[in-house]
Amino acid sequence: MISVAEARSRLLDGVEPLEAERIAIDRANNRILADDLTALRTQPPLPVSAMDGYAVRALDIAGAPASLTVIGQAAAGHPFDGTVKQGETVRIFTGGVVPDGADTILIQENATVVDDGAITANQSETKGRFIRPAGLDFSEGERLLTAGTPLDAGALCLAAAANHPDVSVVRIPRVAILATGDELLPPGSQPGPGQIIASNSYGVAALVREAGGETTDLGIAADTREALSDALDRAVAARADVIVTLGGASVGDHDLVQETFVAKGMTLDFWKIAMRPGKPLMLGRLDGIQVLGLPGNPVSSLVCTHLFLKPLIARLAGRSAVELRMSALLAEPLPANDRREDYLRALAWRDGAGKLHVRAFDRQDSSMIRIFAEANVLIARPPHAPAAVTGDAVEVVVLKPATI
Ligand SMILES: Nc1nc2c(c(=O)[nH]1)N[C@H]1C(S)=C(S)[C@@H](COP(=O)(O)OP(=O)(O)OC[C@H]3O[C@@H](n4cnc5c(N)ncnc54)[C@H](O)[C@@H]3O)O[C@H]1N2
Ligand code: MOO
Repeated sequence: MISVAEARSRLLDGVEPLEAERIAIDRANNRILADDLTALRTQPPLPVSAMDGYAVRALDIAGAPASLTVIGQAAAGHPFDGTVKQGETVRIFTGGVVPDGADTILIQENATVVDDGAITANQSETKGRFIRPAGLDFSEGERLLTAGTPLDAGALCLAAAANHPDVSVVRIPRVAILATGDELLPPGSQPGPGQIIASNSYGVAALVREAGGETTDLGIAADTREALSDALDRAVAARADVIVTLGGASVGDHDLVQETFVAKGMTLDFWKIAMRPGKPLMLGRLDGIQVLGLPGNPVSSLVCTHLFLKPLIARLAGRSAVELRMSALLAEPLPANDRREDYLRALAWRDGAGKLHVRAFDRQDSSMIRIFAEANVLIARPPHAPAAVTGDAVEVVVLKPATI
């Protein structure tokens, strides 16, 4: 059995983001930029007013009160086509281009309209006040966003302002998920004796999507070579980047996944790791597709998804690591660990001083979905960790960041 660290590096080392594709920016929310994005224009393109008021020459109103003649107006999108000379002003609105000759904006609160063609400036103003110079935000040719940036609200707004109708983003990894086992039926079925409901696919798919992937549900394959072989063909036909199998990974007579896939050309990288839960984890490759065989026990499959599948999807999607680890103080002692790295379902909480405490659930059976659903962290126990007492610091993998 190899260590968790070795298994993770065999899975992740050398994995690069998938190729780029161009998509319209209105579909690009949460996607990852594949190439640096450069400004195609300057913003603002010319000096503009930041306020509603009057475009003036600062010198003209230095001895306010001062009378000025209004010679025209400049609204956003409608520049004034002329020059402001001594004693003149142009009515201007926020976003309007500052006319030639003017160097300052007098806000309308500080002016009195005398009649249609004249105002009184009631106070002086520093030269340049309320003018946004050309290029205040960015200039044509500047690099605005670097490859790898997630396209959030600010980034999308910036890309649009820089005049990009579409953007180059990393393709979303496609993950095909196959449940295996004669005992399994989809939710909503009437199970017969010994039958149970296939649940793992739903949790695994949710985590894949959280990590930036999209999923194809290949359904449930019976424990036969034919069914497994057919499912593998369908995964390949769906052009999956990653195939995830659930169950059939152990040593029982009905655990046929590995054997069937190898017979169809899969190269086995590893099978079995020193981890609890998750011992029978398998990694293989078939025509450039990563094949990850997760154990059937629901908690094992979800823990393996957190530790292996999510980081793989994040790499392929060009996203930075999604795993959050921190230190917490034990609220109850833990026994010494054996040679398998242990991931204990646990609840963590903060005390009044902000310190994080954690308590492992008493029952750690890897079939217990209900306890996994309640847990907000996993306590990571290294192989051969000695017994730990209350107050000892342990490392936790955060499952529900919003609860910590
Ligand atoms: N003799 C040994 N037996 C087992 C070993 C071992 O080393 N020697 N390892 C145990 C460990 S650890 C695990 S984990 C399990 C994993 O075995 P498989 O991956 O082959 O899983 P299955 O046998 O197919 O299923 C295990 C369990 O989980 C249920 N299951 C399977 N798929 C689903 C699903 N999609 N949704 C819900 N539940 C599922 C299945 O009914 C079984 O109860 O092997 C141990 N045995
Ligand atoms: O490794 Mo199994 O996943 O312990 O239950």
